[in-house]
Amino acid sequence: MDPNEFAALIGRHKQILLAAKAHKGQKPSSEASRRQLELQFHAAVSREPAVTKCKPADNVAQMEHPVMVQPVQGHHVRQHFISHAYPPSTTPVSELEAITISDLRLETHHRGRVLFVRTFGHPIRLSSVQNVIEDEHGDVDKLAVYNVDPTLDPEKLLPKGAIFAIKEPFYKTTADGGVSLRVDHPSDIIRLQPLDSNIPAGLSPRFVELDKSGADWKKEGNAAYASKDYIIAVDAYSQGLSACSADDEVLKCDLLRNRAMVNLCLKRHESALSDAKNSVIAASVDNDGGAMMQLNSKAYYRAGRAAYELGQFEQAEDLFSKAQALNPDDADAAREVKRIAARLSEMTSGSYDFAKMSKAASKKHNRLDHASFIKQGAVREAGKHGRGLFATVDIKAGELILCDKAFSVAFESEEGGQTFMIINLNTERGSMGTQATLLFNTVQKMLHNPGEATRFLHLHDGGYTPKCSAQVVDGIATIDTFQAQAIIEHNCFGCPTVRSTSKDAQQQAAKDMAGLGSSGIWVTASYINHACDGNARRAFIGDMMIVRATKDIAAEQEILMPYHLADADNGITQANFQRQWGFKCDCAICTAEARSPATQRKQRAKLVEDAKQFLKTHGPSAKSQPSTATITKAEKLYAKLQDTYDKQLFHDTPRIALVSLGIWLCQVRTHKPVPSVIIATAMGVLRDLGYSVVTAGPRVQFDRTHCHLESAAIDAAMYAAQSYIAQGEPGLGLQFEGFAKELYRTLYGEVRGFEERYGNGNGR
Ligand SMILES: C[S@@+](CC[C@H](N)C(=O)[O-])C[C@H]1O[C@@H](n2cnc3c(N)ncnc32)[C@H](O)[C@@H]1O
Repeated sequence: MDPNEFAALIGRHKQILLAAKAHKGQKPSSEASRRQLELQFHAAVSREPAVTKCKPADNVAQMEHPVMVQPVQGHHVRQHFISHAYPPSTTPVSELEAITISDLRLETHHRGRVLFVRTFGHPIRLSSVQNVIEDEHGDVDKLAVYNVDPTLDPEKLLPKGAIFAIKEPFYKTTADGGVSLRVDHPSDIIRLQPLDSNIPAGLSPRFVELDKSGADWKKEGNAAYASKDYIIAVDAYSQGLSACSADDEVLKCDLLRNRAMVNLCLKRHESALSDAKNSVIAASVDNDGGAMMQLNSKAYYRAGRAAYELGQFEQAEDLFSKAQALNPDDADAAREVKRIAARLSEMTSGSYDFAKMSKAASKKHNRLDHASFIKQGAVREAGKHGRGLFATVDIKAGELILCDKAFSVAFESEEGGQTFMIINLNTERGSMGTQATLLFNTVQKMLHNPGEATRFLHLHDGGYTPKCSAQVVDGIATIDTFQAQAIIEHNCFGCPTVRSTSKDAQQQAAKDMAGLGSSGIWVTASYINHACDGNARRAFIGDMMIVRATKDIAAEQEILMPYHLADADNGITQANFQRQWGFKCDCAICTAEARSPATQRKQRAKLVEDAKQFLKTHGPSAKSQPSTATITKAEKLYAKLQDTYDKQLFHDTPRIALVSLGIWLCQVRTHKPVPSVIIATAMGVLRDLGYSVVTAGPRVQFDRTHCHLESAAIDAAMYAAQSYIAQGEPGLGLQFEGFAKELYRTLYGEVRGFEERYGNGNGR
């Protein structure tokens, strides 16, 4: 988005907030009756049915100002507006003092208070899930819950007739002049069971079956599970557990085992693990040997599944082995034991079949079943970089440093993965793409997996305060969604929907820059700091990030990778880093750029612009072959740009601005090929990328110490390879080809696609 447009948008939202603030502490000027509110709500529903696909309509803004829809580059983009941060409630419902709707004051966080309400409409999903609510006195209002699972049916979240406790409620004026309760932290809203003693008399359901037994609840839970009403099933099993007496040991184990299954379905893996482990029937309780062994095998199996999903493969192996020992005929457990062996091997030795992984990944299947490998790195203090990832052993160029499974990911091809424009008033930053969905997915994962949340919450958040520790209160982890957003802003990676390839690299880079692609969080890789000339590069297959060394890395050296590729104009590069991550890069390239005399830098910036214009007209999309005059023009431009680089300062440092023109010259020179000329041009490109290539007799030596790896290096090596072969020096040609292949594997994770792009050698 144009920076001016963005600034105007921020300005408009600030105005809206300022206007709303004027009402702070006041009561709403008019109170809608239940009937009026219902009519208003249904009118909004009919204007904006609960669709997940965006539509270009301004009327969406009626209910909630944070959402507007506008087309950007052919995509329909929803705006997700993040207002001023406030922390989630960390007090249990039972310790908060009740408040009613008529006591609420506008623009106020009612700290220390709790509002009990019942929903009376059918919920809708805009960028929040909304419903109409009433309190114990029959007063009514609107409720909007943000940052919830985008794929969750609103009927499951805010169903009609359910009772909720809204902790420390925030009452807001909306952009259309209305009012609404706004819940930004999903842990601030707790659904209460009909028998909950906190429910005020006026809201208590009229008919509550008081004498339901644990067995009745189990039956109810099983029925809900069968109809995939997982949240209801979890609640029923929990009620059943409360209804059990001390000697209902076997029934308690049944309820826990069943709840473990439902928690697995809900991806509440930590709860599933503890439920399943607690559901193992002790030998002292029941000695009906055969049946008990079957049930316990099931319990261990479910615990194993949960441990597997949490990436705790050693524990999962132990649990599956126990399941198998109790029930040797259990084919599922036997299969899992085998599958675990593959995960353990990946985890400990980094042995992945990347070609197989890449063949398996597709738009529909991009969450892959693999373990993370992180053996060769450790997180340590890294001076002014903050914390960083360091090599603990020597790593050779091209070697795998890590292969990391995504903590959370939002693929643009998935349901709910639509494009959002996030406007964050706290940081005055904006982003476009799947980041809002990534936030919802990440928050969802953490609410019920507090141990996992801790891993995420340790990531760099740009100094956000106060920090939240995901403590479990009222059965849910308290997650500060503003902090989660701050962490995502500093750690999220754009990624392709299926895998990195040379073919989609440019398209992906453009999407990354426009922020329109898929995105994710990879926790270990998040500790890697940036350097334009770093010693590592990342690639993706599905939701696995593969990081390989681009240079030899000595033990104890910091692992660094470019967050974005350096722009030919260093001023643009630095401005991007400052804006997005708040630092100034001081790698060798940026240091040499900064030390260049101002006149040289100015001249280079101007020539870079000329080169960009030239390539726009004559680049790969040009319709005709360039004329001799055009080639001469490019040669002159290249020479002028070369002159802007001080020979001493850039002695062995990459000269980024020359690379695109150099590759263009290689390409056009293949039209009337003179191998020696192409070789010299390709060598020039490799030199401009910081590679030192020495050919001595039949051997070539490639020194990568100062290199900056980008796809142009592979192209240049292949131009050289083909030209050496053409001039009758196949030995040299093969060495350049081998080098190109290695660079390809480092840049794109594996070699699949190399031959597709460069041929298989037979045609050369
Ligand atoms: C993804 S985090 C990297 C890990 C981070 N250093 C930490 O302590 O967790 C990105 C943040 O690291 C810091 N950073 C990364 N590269 C840097 C560099 N070259 N110079 C200074 N700070 C850097 C910036 O604060 C940036 O916002």
